[in-house]
Amino acid sequence: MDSTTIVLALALGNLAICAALIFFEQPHQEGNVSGGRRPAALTIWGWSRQMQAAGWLLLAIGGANIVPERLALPVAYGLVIAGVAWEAGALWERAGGRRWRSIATPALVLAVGAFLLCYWIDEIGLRALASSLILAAFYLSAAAALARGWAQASMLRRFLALATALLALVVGARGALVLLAPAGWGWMSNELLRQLYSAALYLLMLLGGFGWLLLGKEDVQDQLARLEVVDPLADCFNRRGFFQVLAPWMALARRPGPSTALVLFDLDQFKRVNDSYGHPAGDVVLRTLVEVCKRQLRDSDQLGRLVGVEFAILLPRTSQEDAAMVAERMRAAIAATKVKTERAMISLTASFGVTAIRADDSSVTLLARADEALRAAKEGGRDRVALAPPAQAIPAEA
Ligand SMILES: Nc1nc2c(ncn2[C@@H]2O[C@H](COP(=O)(O)OP(=O)(O)OP(=O)(O)O)[C@@H](O)[C@H]2O)c(=O)[nH]1
Repeated sequence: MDSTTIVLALALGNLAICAALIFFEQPHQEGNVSGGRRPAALTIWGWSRQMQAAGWLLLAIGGANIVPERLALPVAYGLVIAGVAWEAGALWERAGGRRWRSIATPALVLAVGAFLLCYWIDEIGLRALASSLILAAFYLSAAAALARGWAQASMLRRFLALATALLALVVGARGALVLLAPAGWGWMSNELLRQLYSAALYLLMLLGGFGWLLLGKEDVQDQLARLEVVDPLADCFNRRGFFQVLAPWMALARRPGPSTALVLFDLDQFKRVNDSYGHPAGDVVLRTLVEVCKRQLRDSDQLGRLVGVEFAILLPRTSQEDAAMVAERMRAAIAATKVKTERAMISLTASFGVTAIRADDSSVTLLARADEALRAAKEGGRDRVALAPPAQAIPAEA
């Protein structure tokens, strides 16, 4: 393949991948389950690919002498470098690294400046050195973004990070060899090097495009898995998630050691809030009061929404008496909170039932006992904490 065909393939390939990806991700943006992170990254990524496509297209046009090459080449390389820099930026955005914006712009200005200087000094050797080293540096930065959080990363992300880093090294090696061995190195002729460089860039283009597609799919799957165990309104475990968390603590309760407590609580007369101010206002109140409760808990405590406005809290290594103190703190915090909604300031109370897991408990008996305590708190006048009765001592056999 001659060089014009290669750069044309790079240009059209970038455009095709960009278009495919925008269409693939569009429905996900509309029903966005990813908390708004992906669309911003996708926009940056889309622009980066279009910049690269424009750069490669301009290089092909310059190569075919449609536009004077001396004019086309610096602009084209500027676009390709900017495109690759923003592609790395899009990956940092996706990985949650917010600081990349303050680094990318000066790095890009420096890189384009350095390239133009090298091009001005030497149109062939130094230009090839500068372009390959700069592109390799930005691709390595993309690989670093993919490798962020390596220990928790999926196999797919690890593979993409390693492959991107490897190909970036091949791109960079071309620059190093142009400098160190301008006439080639043994059987490694300059032409072979150039072809390897083009192949690496081509693979990077494909890897980036399909990698983005697969990462998008992985993101959606992660979000769906999360939604199976998380309540999106209260931002805590849902019933299924809470029971999953509870299971190992039930098993642990059969062994000697510190006890684990369970607190059930229910917002009092919540129906009135919905009836008087509407469901959306009810949602605001619910979310705010759950936040108030979370502030009273330790990181190791687990909160779950069981049904409606009834919640459960698992307090590891906590006695029933200590859990009652925590519940009392939450009760007081809820009662002292006034929630501002569009139509009114709303205050509410909550009732609490407290118990500790016993060695012979199943999740059914545990929840039934805590629920009984909660009902006692409601029947006692609401806005209070009630403890489950102590376990009956088993009479010793005669
Ligand atoms: N806004 C809103 N309301 C909800 C949500 N989930 C449940 N509810 C409402 O919360 C109310 C719960 O009512 P109940 O627990 O039966 O009774 P209550 O009015 O809270 O009274 P007591 O529990 O006896 O103090 C119902 O009207 C539900 O429709 C929600 O996610 N958002």
